[in-house]
Amino acid sequence: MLSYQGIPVMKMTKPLFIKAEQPMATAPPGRAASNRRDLVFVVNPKGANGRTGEQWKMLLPYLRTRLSSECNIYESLTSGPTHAIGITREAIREGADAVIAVGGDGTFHEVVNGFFWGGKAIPGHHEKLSRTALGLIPLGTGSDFARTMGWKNNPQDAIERIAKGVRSRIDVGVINGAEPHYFINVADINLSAKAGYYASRYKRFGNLCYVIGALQAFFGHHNQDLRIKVDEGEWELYSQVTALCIGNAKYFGGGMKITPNAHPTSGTFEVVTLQDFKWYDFVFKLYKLYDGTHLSVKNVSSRSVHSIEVEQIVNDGSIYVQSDGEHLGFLPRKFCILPGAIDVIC
Ligand SMILES: Nc1ncnc2c1ncn2[C@@H]1O[C@H](COP(=O)(O)OP(=O)(O)OP(=O)(O)O)[C@@H](O)[C@H]1O
Repeated sequence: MLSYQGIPVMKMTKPLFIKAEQPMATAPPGRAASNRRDLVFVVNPKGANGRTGEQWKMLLPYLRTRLSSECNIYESLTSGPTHAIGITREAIREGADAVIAVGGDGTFHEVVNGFFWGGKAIPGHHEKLSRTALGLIPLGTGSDFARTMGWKNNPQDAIERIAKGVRSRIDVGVINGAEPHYFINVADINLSAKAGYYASRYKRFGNLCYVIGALQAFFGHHNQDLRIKVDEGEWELYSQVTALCIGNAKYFGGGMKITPNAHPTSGTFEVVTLQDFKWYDFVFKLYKLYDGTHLSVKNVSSRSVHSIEVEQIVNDGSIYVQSDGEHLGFLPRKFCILPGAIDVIC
């Protein structure tokens, strides 16, 4: 049995991929005889309150028309949380040319985690010359990664990118723990992570869930003194931290440009820290967080790092950590960049 964040993950049994077309695709990925590309689409039918599943059904005929002359198309619908990780791992081992997440940032995050196993990138199929690429058809609520990449929230554009198949190497963040955990957008600590934890309970309200989550997190919130170690240097004290955000990409929370200088091809994280913020600071400065102009605000700092360790001064295990909007537990944690870890279809 595999596990993910301590949660058991079902080992896939075949058939894993269902052919979404087509007269020419007769073998599963890894055993296709021609130089046609094997594309595995990992679809969260429940994403965006079920809209992802509906939109996928409508998109499939267009996708077949556009891609099936050059590609074998396989689809795999997720049955629940973490399923996308197992599907991705199996697809890479079977030699898929690309695994394409169809859904929101949560599904994308799981597919990214599926590129790794036991702290290492999963080796692809020995017959394949190039490694499996990561793709995205953004059909979820948030689409934060797509924003960083400058992609429109338009599935036809995504299919064009997949058809062209241009690849770029991107960085991935890794968080230590009993089992390493990977992120592609932003990992964050304290108030924002707590807000994300609550927001996940209100997904049925769409983007409004972030507002409800933030309000709930504010009740009983305390800024915290934290200790941080950057790039294996000396420990430093950061007093009264409201939120500490580690960006591989620019956006979190459905469009908040929290780490505006981050880019997943930079080889570094941007760490943005908000200190000693009161509730009214958010009322007056929230728009700056959305448009990415908050770095000039008092008590906001930014630095570029390769790794960062974060601890509480008095460790009572109460400081929330999340990555790509998924609750990940509590401090302490260490975050490191893995430069160029994945090829993305861009
Ligand atoms: N079949 C399923 N049923 C219920 N939940 C699922 C299923 N498949 C995947 N999930 C979970 O749904 C979560 C959210 O999915 P996804 O990101 O695609 O949609 P979303 O509603 O747009 O959310 P986001 O805010 O992350 O964009 C994922 O993190 C995943 O764990």
